[in-house]
Amino acid sequence: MKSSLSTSIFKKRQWTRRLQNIRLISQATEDHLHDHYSHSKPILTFEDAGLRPPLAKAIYTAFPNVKTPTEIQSSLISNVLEGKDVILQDETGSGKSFGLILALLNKPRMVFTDDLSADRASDRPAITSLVLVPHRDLAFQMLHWIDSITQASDVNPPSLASIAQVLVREGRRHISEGLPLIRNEPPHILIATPASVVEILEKDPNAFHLRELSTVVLDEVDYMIETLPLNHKPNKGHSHKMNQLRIHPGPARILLDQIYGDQSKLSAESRESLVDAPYHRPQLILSSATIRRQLKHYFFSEKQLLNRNVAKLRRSVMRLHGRDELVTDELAIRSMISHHVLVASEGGIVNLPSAVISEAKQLPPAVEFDEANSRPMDTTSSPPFDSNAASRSIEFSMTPSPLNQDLLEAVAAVFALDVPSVALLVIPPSASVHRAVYDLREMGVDALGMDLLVQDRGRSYLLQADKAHKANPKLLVCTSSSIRGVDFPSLTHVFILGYEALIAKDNWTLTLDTYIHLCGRVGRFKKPGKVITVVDNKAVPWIEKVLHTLDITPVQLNTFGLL
Ligand SMILES: Nc1ncnc2c1ncn2[C@@H]1O[C@H](COP(=O)(O)OP(=O)(O)OP(=O)(O)O)[C@@H](O)[C@H]1O
Repeated sequence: MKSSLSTSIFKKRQWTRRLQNIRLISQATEDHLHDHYSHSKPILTFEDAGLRPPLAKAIYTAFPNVKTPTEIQSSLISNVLEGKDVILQDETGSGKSFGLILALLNKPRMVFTDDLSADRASDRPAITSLVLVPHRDLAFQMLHWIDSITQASDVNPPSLASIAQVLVREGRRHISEGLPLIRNEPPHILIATPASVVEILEKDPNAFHLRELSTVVLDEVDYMIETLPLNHKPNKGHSHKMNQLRIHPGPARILLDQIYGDQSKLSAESRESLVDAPYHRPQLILSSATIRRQLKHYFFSEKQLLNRNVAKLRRSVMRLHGRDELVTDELAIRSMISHHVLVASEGGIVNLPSAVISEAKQLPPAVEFDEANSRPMDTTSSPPFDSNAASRSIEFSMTPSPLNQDLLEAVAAVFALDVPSVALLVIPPSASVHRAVYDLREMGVDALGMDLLVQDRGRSYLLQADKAHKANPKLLVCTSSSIRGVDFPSLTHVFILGYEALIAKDNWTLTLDTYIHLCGRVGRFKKPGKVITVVDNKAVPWIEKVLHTLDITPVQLNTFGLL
């Protein structure tokens, strides 16, 4: 790679040395790649989109269902490999995160040296891409995808740790436990929650160098960067929330400020003086199904982190506000998902009065655990051992449950009659997953707290099993804060427990987005699914307003004579 350096690259090195006392070696590969896929050939395969053939081959082997990239994945991959900033917005389950990971795997590895005259022995691989995600389960899901692709690579696959590592808060374990590995063997891709990166860098600013990053991805960006609606009529509540955001900007904002500096503070002159500098600011990629105007305002105007050269990739987008264009009306949330609301009380369970009668959607057949997928993952940390389970059970057996038992019983009844393989139950963020699992097990439901590091609590469902057999149905319990972006291909049902599971930070738009994302765990990649919200009588007007605002018609659930 070194021998192919062009004169311009050499100049860049000189600049680099002067400005940063480090030498960027792998830029040559990026320039070569740019030539490779700036051709006008129609993009039909991952190779056409710019992926190296060995990587594409490993993808086909690891994911037999993945044969060609979707149109948006093709342009995503080309734009990422061209080094462009990207805003990616497409509906839930359309393959955004998956496409992103493929593009990042293909990026050339950043290699630096602190001594320009030294030979290659002093080359130091650096973290090329930092992928920020809102919670640990999404981080481990991405790691799992990368692990599967790595294992499917030809002879002598590289170690997973050299390709990707995860930095997250790990229950009772401290996040710094993973640091020595990151320091000694920096991964090509670091997947992390913003809070864990901020915490680590506060403790040790040299843990890794943000300035050496080539790419920064914020997946589920709107969840990590809270914004308030624009043109909001000023009132006390709104001003209070604005102040709160100023005082507590949140770890993602803090981290972006650290990585990019506050570009809006640069004067035009100081910008001019930077024009010739070879230091590239890291390419910035934002992705979500729900990117609202106020978030774009934050990146374009308030922080000036993006400008008009950004590649805006949009496809199926819900109308989130008046001026937003609906790019297509074939949204999975309306065409592939049926929405049900059950009102549960001591007197029984009834459908929402406004629900219409409709043909049940044909659900895919049940699947069993994917044995091939049960190989332990080589992660930087092992799953937390839950030694408190027994004592918790004793405690729960002696205390009344704070959870509404009528709602839980409705979930248990529908689960028993309608779920073929695996379903998800989303409980309010303030509720205890352990307690919900305990209560449901007392009702005879095979409920488990979702944890993507544990085989039967989520990991088995990360890849689609090939065989279609009826398995012992499982109900995975989680809160809305740990479900964004999670992908279980065999999932058919999402249960939402009470309207409290939807309310997000007392922010109506966030609440609507929460419903969109919870629903989006099914109806993925053209597979049908059901979303069943179970509420008490008081919450009926409220859930009707949510569905009405999203232009969703609730459908009666009456296939099994329960109601
Ligand atoms: N080109 C493809 N062909 C077939 N399946 C694909 C393709 N790309 C992705 N998938 C599958 O689609 C599923 C959804 O992918 P992914 O989680 O990336 O969607 P997403 O758009 O990021 O969803 P969300 O908005 O909920 O985060 C995954 O199971 C993935 O394996």
